Amino acid sequence: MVLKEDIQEKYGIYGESQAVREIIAVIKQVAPTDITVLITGESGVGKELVARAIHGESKRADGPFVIVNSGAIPEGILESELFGHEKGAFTGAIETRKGYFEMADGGTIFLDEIGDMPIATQVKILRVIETGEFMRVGSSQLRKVDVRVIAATNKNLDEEVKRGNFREDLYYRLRTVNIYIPPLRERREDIPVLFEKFVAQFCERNKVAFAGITDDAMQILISYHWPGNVRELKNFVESILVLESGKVIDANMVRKYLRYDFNQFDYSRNLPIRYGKSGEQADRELIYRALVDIKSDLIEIRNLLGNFIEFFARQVSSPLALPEAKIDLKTGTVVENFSLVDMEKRMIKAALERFNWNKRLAARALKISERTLYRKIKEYGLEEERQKR
Ligand SMILES: Nc1ncnc2c1ncn2[C@@H]1O[C@H](COP(=O)(O)OP(=O)(O)OP(=O)(O)O)[C@@H](O)[C@H]1O
Repeated sequence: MVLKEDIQEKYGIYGESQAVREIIAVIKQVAPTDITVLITGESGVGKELVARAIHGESKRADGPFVIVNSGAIPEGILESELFGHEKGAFTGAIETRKGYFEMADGGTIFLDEIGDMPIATQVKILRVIETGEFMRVGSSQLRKVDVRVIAATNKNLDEEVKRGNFREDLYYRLRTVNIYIPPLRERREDIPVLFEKFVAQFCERNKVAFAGITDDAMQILISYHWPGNVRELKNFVESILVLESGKVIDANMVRKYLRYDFNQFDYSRNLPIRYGKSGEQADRELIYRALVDIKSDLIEIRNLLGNFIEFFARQVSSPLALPEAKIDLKTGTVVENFSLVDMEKRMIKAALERFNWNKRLAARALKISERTLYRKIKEYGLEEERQKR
């Protein structure tokens, strides 16, 4: 029998919080069965890691573990990617191709971002979960696979069902077992543990020694809101160890590398955990930190404005200039739509046009993930706009 600690080490799922302990216990319980599991939680909390552990501890461990990033696959080819297609099924289908479900036969399929799946595809997913049956695109022959489904989402599927974006029957089928992974800011006791583990991993991999971290610096890490969760903490550790190599990590360095976002920082929920400090000292630090946050926020706003100004300057003579966006200089009111959302749409469009709709390059230029770019394209209907032109 595998002990909880062994599962944590084997799959690198670190943390000592009650939440992590409970998750490990559920992994142990559900892994040997073929039950469909829904893993929920914000981006970067470790959903894929948990899915891997469930597969690894199941009787399917020697079979394939196929990851499908539903949100990153354009809607038009999603079904052929999932279920495969027959030669000639559509323009460009020059040969018969197996889909992810067939590739996962005898193993597990991990449907990440299931909340982004179009309704029409959801029906087919439900059928394959219930009966193992599906059809390749362009074929009327029913095929069968033996696949365990693990799905994940960072959306609130309850809400999506209410809005009519997600099928209720699929939702109920998926959430037979629901593993919710709380954000890192709701299990702050995991932060020092994760920090140590990531430092140890990094030092071992790169054959370097770690010079240490001050208590103040650790206190900031514990109080920070970590919008990118464990992924952000891991990236933070790697960046700081590379760029401040050999130095003791202090509070100033930490502030420099953290991505503060004032809007998401709810102080009432982010009071510092007392880490061997008096109440008065902790309060003073909180006020001090709030001031530092305001300052870094101002710097961010200044940078953002700088980016917008630079962007407009470059666009004035291009077809993407903002002909309708006007500000009444006397009153300062915006006459036409000048919202941040509108700006974002324009910037994304500009980047796509600039790179001839190569999404990888556009995402890199925008410094966002390809998946986020796909989501934004969908959200703003840019693909449809492009086709209309
Ligand atoms: N408890 C943990 N212990 C160690 N590493 C972790 C833990 N949780 C997450 N990580 C690491 O953080 C990173 C993000 O994890 P993962 O990809 O599993 O998150 P996710 O919830 O699936 O994110 P997304 O929704 O963006 O796909 C990975 O490098 C993973 O190894």
